[in-house]
Amino acid sequence: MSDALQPDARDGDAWLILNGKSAQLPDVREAVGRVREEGHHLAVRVTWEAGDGVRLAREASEAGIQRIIAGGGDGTVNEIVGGLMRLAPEVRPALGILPLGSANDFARGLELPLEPLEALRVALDATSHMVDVGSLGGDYFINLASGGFGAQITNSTPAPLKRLLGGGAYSLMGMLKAWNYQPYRGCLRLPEGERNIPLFLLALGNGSQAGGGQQLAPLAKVDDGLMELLMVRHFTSLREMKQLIDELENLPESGEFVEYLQVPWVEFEGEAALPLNLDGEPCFHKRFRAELVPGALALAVPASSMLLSHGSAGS
Ligand SMILES: Nc1ncnc2c1ncn2[C@@H]1O[C@H](COP(=O)(O)OP(=O)(O)OP(=O)(O)O)[C@@H](O)[C@H]1O
Ligand SMILES: [Mg+2]
Repeated sequence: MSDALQPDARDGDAWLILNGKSAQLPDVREAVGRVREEGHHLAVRVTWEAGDGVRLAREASEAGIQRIIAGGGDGTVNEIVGGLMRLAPEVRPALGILPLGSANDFARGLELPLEPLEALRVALDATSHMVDVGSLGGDYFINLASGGFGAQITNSTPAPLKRLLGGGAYSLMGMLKAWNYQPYRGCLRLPEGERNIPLFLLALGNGSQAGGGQQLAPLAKVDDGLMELLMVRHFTSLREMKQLIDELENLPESGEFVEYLQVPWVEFEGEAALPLNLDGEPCFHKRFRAELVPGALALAVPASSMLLSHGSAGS
């Protein structure tokens, strides 16, 4: 380590990497002040634009910081996880989360407190657990990757469109017709075999929920080395769509439209680029392999979290 990168006495033990959008929130300022009064040496770094989270995660590691806290929404967490995954495991700081986004799907899935002071205390004090991180086409996700219909819908999608999508089968069917929606054709390879089905959507869950509280992978655990794979086959009539919606309630292992499996990896080869969404960040891939990096990251999370394998036992 060069002298210039030795931890600065003022820098303390942990860095809060805060999305600049939230830098002046009075609750956040107050929470940082309180935990410092309580004895934590917490330094704050603020992002200005995309890419800063990656750079700051690396700088934290170079400065010998053991724990960093991602202050922002799912996108900030995703970017910082990507930065951490690009570091060697032995110099990878642990991660805590201060949820400050509009959806905070990962934090909600983990049952983290959403109030800034409580969240910051957990992020600083909770014992870290080794959790899996998903990789897909050279990028990373810690919560959920989705593909196909809806994957380009993010938190910046106008609210009326999101309301329409949440408006039930009739409005969705009408909208799909109006848009001349076409299924996503391609081949999915899994450890147990291939599927050549026209896809409506695909979800890969390390965490359980996305899109502002939609439970796409309700059985997910972040530390079991497996991804939840939800495949939803293309449908062509209102009757079929109703069947599909019924199946989504129960998530059968092999329904007519829905298959819900747990897999360590999956590969996709499409006829055209598949719209994807990694922890809320949109991208496209015509072919990809998605897999988990088991136990890749130390995550500060209460031992009681339902996303931990032993969480339900209340350990
Ligand atoms: N100072 C900043 N102002 C605006 N955008 C920023 C700033 N710093 C980083 N960003 C961008 O914001 C992205 C992450 O946004 P994030 O997801 O945390 O917020 P959000 O979308 O409001 O939250 P959520 O997704 O939970 O609704 C980063 O990947 C980066 O591109
Ligand atoms: Mg976001």
